[in-house]
Amino acid sequence: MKLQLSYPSKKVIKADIQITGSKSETNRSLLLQALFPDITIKNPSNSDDGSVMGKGLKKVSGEVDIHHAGTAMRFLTAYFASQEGKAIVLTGSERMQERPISVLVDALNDLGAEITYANKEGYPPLRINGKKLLNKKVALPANVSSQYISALLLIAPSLENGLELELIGKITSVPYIKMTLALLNEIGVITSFVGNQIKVDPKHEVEKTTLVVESDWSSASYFYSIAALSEVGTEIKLTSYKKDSLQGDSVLAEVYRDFGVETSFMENQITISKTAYCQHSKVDYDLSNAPDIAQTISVTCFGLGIACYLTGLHTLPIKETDRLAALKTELSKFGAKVETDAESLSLFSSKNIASGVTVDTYHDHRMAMAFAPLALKQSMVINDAMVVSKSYPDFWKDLKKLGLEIEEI
Ligand SMILES: O=C(O)C1=C[C@@H](OP(=O)(O)O)[C@@H](O)[C@H](O)C1
Ligand SMILES: C=C(OP(=O)(O)O)C(=O)O
Repeated sequence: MKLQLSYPSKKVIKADIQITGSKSETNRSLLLQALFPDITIKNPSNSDDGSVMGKGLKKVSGEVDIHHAGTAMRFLTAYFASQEGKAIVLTGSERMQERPISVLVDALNDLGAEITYANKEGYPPLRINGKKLLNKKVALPANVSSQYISALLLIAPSLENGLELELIGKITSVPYIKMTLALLNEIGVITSFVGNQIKVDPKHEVEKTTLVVESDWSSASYFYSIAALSEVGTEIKLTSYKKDSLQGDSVLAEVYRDFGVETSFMENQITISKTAYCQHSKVDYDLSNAPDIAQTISVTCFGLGIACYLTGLHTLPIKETDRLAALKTELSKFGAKVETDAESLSLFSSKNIASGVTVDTYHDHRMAMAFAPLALKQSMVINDAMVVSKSYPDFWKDLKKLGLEIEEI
């Protein structure tokens, strides 16, 4: 589906938006619930990724297809590997079959698992024969994706001897690892994370616990971008958020202050307000702890006409698409000058935003959502717009509430 976006009214925005739970927290909680049925989950994500995870966990044999969901692919690999008697072929979309998984497969096989590649060495689909994993210690590279580490940690309490991980190299996306440990702690599992060593104690029963999922901060990023590109006076209220978030993307509140956007926390709601026009001509951020907001921030900077230098982007080439390449191509269509290398993006300042652009989305929800706020400055078309359902199915409906005109063409 192609959508034409425009913003004819140019008014100050006032809106109230309810976003569902973080997909990262949801997919972790679902796996923990499968291991420990006394867990109840509140405010789960309504995303496609959450739904494939929930469905996948119920299978005991045959094929499980997780489509584009990275967390589901990695978390279910660990789950099925540790489930004695379950025989599964775990597969995903064409793109998922290009996203590497050998770091996780090697670690699990070292722990005693029986996983083989059904097709191409190092990539899904995987043949998994569930077994009791008795080994306790494993070392694995930590600079490719934190999801491999979270996958191992999530099954750790259910292993007879617990788990001791040694992380090799620079640890990437650290807040996601801490989120996993915090959820384990919430259900009473004892963990420690010191230097490059993580330990998780075994736990064979969990008392009745309700995990309340905070709403998704990565989804909130698009409203931060809209606020930044709007007039002073804009106020967007988002529910349900909290100050002491487990999500690393909550750093948005700090980052967007640079663009004149303030955040206030009241009970379970945040208000994001455009209080001043951006005074910077260039910003730089290391996003190795928050890779999913790189697209949002680069488009915001382009819309504001300011330069940015983003580093820590080494994981972007193996996400839903090669996000560094996709950003460069799509921003350039609007007239931006962008340079990228293996781990950074430089955007040069430019005041003109080309009209009549059609944004390609490359099966990447964040390409569609990150570019949409630019409609406040210039009308555009978004190709394959329903790609947003991977993390935020209600995105276009919510955007209409802000006064954007969205038409199917
Ligand atoms: O653990 C998670 O829930 C996630 C970890 C991050 O991946 P990497 O660790 O591969 O950067 C992030 O990009 C992804 O959207 C969700
Ligand atoms: C990278 C993402 O997801 P995943 O790796 O779980 O597919 C994302 O949602 O931006």
